[in-house]
Amino acid sequence: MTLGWTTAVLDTDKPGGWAVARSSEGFLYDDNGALFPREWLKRQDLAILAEHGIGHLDGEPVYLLELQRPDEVPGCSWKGLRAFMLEGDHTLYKVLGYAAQIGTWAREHRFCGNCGQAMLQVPRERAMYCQPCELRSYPRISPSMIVLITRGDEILLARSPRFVTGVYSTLAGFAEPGESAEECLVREVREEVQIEVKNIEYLGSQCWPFPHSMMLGFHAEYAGGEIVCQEDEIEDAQWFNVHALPPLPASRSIARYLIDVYVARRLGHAEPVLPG
Ligand SMILES: NC(=O)c1ccc[n+]([C@@H]2O[C@H](COP(=O)([O-])OP(=O)(O)OC[C@H]3O[C@@H](n4cnc5c(N)ncnc54)[C@H](O)[C@@H]3O)[C@@H](O)[C@H]2O)c1
Ligand SMILES: [Mg+2]
Ligand SMILES: [Zn+2]
Repeated sequence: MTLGWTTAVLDTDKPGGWAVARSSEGFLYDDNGALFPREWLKRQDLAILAEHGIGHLDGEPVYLLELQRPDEVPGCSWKGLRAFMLEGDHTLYKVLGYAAQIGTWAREHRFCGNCGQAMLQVPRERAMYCQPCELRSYPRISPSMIVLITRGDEILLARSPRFVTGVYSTLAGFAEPGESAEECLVREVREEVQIEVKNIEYLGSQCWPFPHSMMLGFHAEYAGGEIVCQEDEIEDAQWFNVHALPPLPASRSIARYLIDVYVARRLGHAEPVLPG
């Protein structure tokens, strides 16, 4: 038996195992968490849009019930994925993050983008298939660059109008077709703050299932320019001394990891570990 969480495409015709239920309100949970005995969950009065076999947790099969609406189940409530990321057990968050991405992708690929016909789930493969035009659609993953820019003891952090009040974070942005990770990083930094960077160093990656980003994390050094914030996207950007940092992003985010690694290196402390 493999301990921990591994993804797999499971046959939904087989009975048993665990199940999670997802709706527009997030995941169903009770005092025992968000995993329910699957046969019990399917006996509840739920409007099931689709079922997906998504993997194994400690060797036990796990399924996703994708619901049409947030139905009421006695003794249970609904909670968004972000709350599971912020508070809960990390392995459970990984299961739910994967479930959310599969559920969103399957829901958004019920019809072929080429001919408009209904698509079918391919058995034993994570793909939706259109018979008339033989198109296969795979889960969508959006590569995004995220970078901490530094200048000696100072780090560049910015605020988007979408952030929690007071919080400053690293710069980030989605890759466009035709560019490398490094080209994307240089373009995003220019667009958002009009700064030039050098000595780009890759530090690690993180799945960010909101809704389907793959974060590629970098450190870069300041090379020139004055901060000019991009209208609408960046509310404020500043150089902060590592000894006087503002409120920072959640501890499980790669943004926080990039900041913590640099601060640790600068102050000679032990380096943190990047949460997957
Ligand atoms: N895990 C972390 O620590 C962390 C920190 C910061 C940002 N992020 C994530 O990084 C991603 C990118 O950051 P951003 O919001 O600053 O991006 P961005 O700077 O590229 O700007 C966002 C804009 O990009 C466009 N867009 C939306 N989805 C897109 C897609 N899939 N492909 C291309 N363009 C798209 C929209 O116009 C949107 O307003 C987001 O998913 C964000 O949540 C994660
Ligand atoms: Mg951005
Ligand atoms: Zn088609």
